[in-house]
Amino acid sequence: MKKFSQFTTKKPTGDQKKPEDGLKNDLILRAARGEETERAPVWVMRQAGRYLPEFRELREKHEFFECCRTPALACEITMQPIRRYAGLLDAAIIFSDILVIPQAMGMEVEMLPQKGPSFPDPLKEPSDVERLRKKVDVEKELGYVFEAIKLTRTALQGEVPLIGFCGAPWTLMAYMIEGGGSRTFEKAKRWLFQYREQALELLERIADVCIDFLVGQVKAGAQLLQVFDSWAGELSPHDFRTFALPYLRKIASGVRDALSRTSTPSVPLICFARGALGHSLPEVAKSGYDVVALDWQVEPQVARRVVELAMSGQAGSFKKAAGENECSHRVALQGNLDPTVLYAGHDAIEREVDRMCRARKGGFGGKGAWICNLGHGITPGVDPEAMRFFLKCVHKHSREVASSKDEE
Ligand SMILES: Cc1c2[nH]c(c1CCC(=O)O)Cc1[nH]c(c(CCC(=O)O)c1C)Cc1[nH]c(c(CCC(=O)O)c1C)Cc1[nH]c(c(C)c1CCC(=O)O)C2
Repeated sequence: MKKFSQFTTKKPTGDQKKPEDGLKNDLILRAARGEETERAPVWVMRQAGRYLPEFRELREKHEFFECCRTPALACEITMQPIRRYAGLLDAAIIFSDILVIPQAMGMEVEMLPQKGPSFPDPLKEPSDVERLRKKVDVEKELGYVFEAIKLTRTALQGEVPLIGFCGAPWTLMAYMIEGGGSRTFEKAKRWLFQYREQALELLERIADVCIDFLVGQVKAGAQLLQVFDSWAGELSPHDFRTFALPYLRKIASGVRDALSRTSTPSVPLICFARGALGHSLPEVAKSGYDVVALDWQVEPQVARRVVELAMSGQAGSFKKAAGENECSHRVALQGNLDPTVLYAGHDAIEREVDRMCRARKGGFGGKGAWICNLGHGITPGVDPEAMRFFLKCVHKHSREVASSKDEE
């Protein structure tokens, strides 16, 4: 089996450099490729968000999607946690939102204070899909994200890699039909059961936009990519494998193919299928991503074994089925502390981080291939100093575990 094929098959051309070039800290790239690291790299979903006073201050002056669409603002917000936690975060994630794809497809979305995203005119019946743009030109509709990525790469000066992202087709379709968040997802799920063919067609169309958008982000300078399937856990195992997983797979192979066709070096891909890993971790591990992100409802050591078992002896057939340019190294894990631990004070944070680090306590252990994160986004009420303490604990305890020989 060829090692790390997606990083070595194509030579960089033009001004496109290898992702490692000029980077002062490539810990997350090494962990994402399944390598052992001297400590776990760490970043946090929503690390630029409402828990930061500097973010709230900026939001008083600028509407949410104005922040997304103004590259200088998106860059500034992305940099806020990097500056505040200098030396403690191992990656930046571009400030944006998963709902920029429905907007690019022609839908209106607003961010309501206290309520979250809202679509004034959601899709009600399959005929409403006619309203969506047939062919989405991502340069035209989402070029502002690419600009923000370019600006941010300059601002970062190679301190840490920059993560790009998008929402997964099922999660985006759910928002487009529900018109916002939902407790039961009855409108979106009705489509799956009543209009199966049209639902599959819509998912396909969204996946095509995701691929173009992610490829554009890499070309603009994103050094890793994460796909957020935040509502994966709302589906039964069968429906997850019918309506979510095939599109997660399509995105991974579509992005790798498109990058290799244009001789652009590939980047590690992270899949976050929240709530679906209890039933489908082996399938997600085999779906073509370099990293599987765990929510806090999966025990890291169990996940390690399940993923290793799923990949053992399967690599050949998996590679053959999925094409040449696949993830062919040890699949890495990301996660997965319960975000509410950050409310519980220093003793609890340190104890829970230590537990997450230690294999014998069910945690990730010291053998690398682990990117530390929370199991979901950091919540608005967290004290920024609790976040700092969390990051310090991850550095300390994961380093301790990585250097101790008798841990596992
Ligand atoms: C489901 C989802 C959305 N957006 C996103 C997801 C997937 C991740 C997840 O499951 O949480 C992804 C997202 N949203 C945001 C980012 C930026 C990068 C980061 O720091 O992680 C990312 C990666 C900024 C944001 N997106 C949003 C905010 C806060 C909104 C505000 O400033 O008013 C931020 C910083 C708004 C948003 N956007 C969305 C919701 C449900 C909300 C409201 C809830 C909330 O506020 O947390 C849709």
